[in-house]
Amino acid sequence: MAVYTQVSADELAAFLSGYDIGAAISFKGIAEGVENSNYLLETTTGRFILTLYEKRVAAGDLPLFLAFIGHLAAKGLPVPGPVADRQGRTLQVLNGRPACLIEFAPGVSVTEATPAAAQEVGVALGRLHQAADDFTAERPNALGPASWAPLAARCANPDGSSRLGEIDAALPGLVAAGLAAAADWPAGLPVTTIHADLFPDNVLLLDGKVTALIDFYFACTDLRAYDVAVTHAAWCFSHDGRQFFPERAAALMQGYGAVVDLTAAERAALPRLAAGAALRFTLTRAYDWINTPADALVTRKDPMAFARRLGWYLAATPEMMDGEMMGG
Ligand SMILES: Nc1ncnc2c1ncn2[C@@H]1O[C@H](COP(=O)(O)OP(=O)(O)O)[C@@H](O)[C@H]1O
Ligand SMILES: N[C@@H](CCOP(=O)(O)O)C(=O)O
Repeated sequence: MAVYTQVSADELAAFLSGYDIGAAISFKGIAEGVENSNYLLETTTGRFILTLYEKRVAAGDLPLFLAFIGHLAAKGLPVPGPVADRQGRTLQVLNGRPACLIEFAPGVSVTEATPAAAQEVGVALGRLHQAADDFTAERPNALGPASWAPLAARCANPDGSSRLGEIDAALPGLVAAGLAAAADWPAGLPVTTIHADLFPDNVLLLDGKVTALIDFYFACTDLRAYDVAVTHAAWCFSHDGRQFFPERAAALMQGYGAVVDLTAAERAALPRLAAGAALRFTLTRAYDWINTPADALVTRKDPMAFARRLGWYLAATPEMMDGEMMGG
C-alpha cells in the first residue's frame, strides 16, 4: 500500500478551498504505488488524484517534474496534467508534504503485458521523446551509471561486507558482471528528457489504447535509448525475469520505431544500455530489500527478477533486443 501521510476531511476541505474544483464527494487512499501517498478524490466537478510527495522525491525536483508533465499534457500526450489553484499554483504543501492535484485518467495497468500493449507503449514512448525535444530544463539522472557502484556498496553490513548474497547466492556475481559491463558505458548518443521508469504499473490502458503515462518522478535528462532499454526490461519478460518474450520485444521496438528512428549507434548500444537498466532496478530493489523491514506496509520488490534480466542482456545481441532469437 502507499498512503504514508494521512489527510483528514477537515484538512482536505481547507486544501480544496484554494481551488475551483468544487467540494469533496469521496476521498480514498490508493493501495498501488511505492514512493508517494496517493488519494483518489471525487468532487462535485470531477475526479482527481491527490499526491503527497514522500521522502524519496526531492522537493527541489518537483517544479521540473510538474513542468515536464504539463509540457507533455499540453502537447496532447496521454499524460494527466497538474491542476492549478485559483492563483495558478500547482505545487502545494499539505500536512508538511509537497503536494499536487493531478487530473484523473481512466484505464488500468496490465498485469501481464501482451504484444499489443507493448506495441502501444512503444508508440507512446516514441511520442514522449518527440514531445520532450523542446523541453529545455535539465535534471541529471541521479540513478545513472555513476550511482551504481556506490549503491551496490551500500547494500552492505556496517563493517562493509556485502549483503547481496543473503538475497540470492547468484546476486553478487551478476551485480559484479553488470558493474563491469557498465564501466564501458555508451557515449555520444542522443539525449532528451526521459521517463526512466515506464513500467507496466505506470501505464494505464483502456480498450487496448494508452490512456495515461504516469509517475514521472524519476524523469531526467539522459540517453533516449536508455529509456527504450528501461521499457524493454520492464515489458518483455515474465515477472520473475526467467522468461524473455520475443513477441513483446518485437512489438515494443516496432511501435517505438514507427515514431522515432533509432540511430545505428543506439541500436548497437541497446544490449549494454538494457543491462545497465536491469542493474539499476536490481540495485534499487536490493537496497530496499535490505533496508525495508519484512513487516513494513510496502511490499518489497524482488531484486532477482531484474538480476535475471541483467544476465540475459549481458549475453544479448542487438538483434535479440528486437525479438529475433539467435539462429532464427
Ligand atoms: N492520473 C491518474 N489517474 C488515475 N489513476 C492514477 C493517476 N495517477 C496515479 N494513479 C493511480 O495511483 C497509483 C499509484 O501511482 P504512482 O504514481 O505509480 O505512485 P508512486 O509514485 O507512489 O509509485 C497508480 O498505480 C494508479 O492506480
Ligand atoms: N519501477 C520500480 C520501482 C519504482 O516504483 P513506482 O511504483 O514508482 O514505479 C521497480 O519496479 O523496481
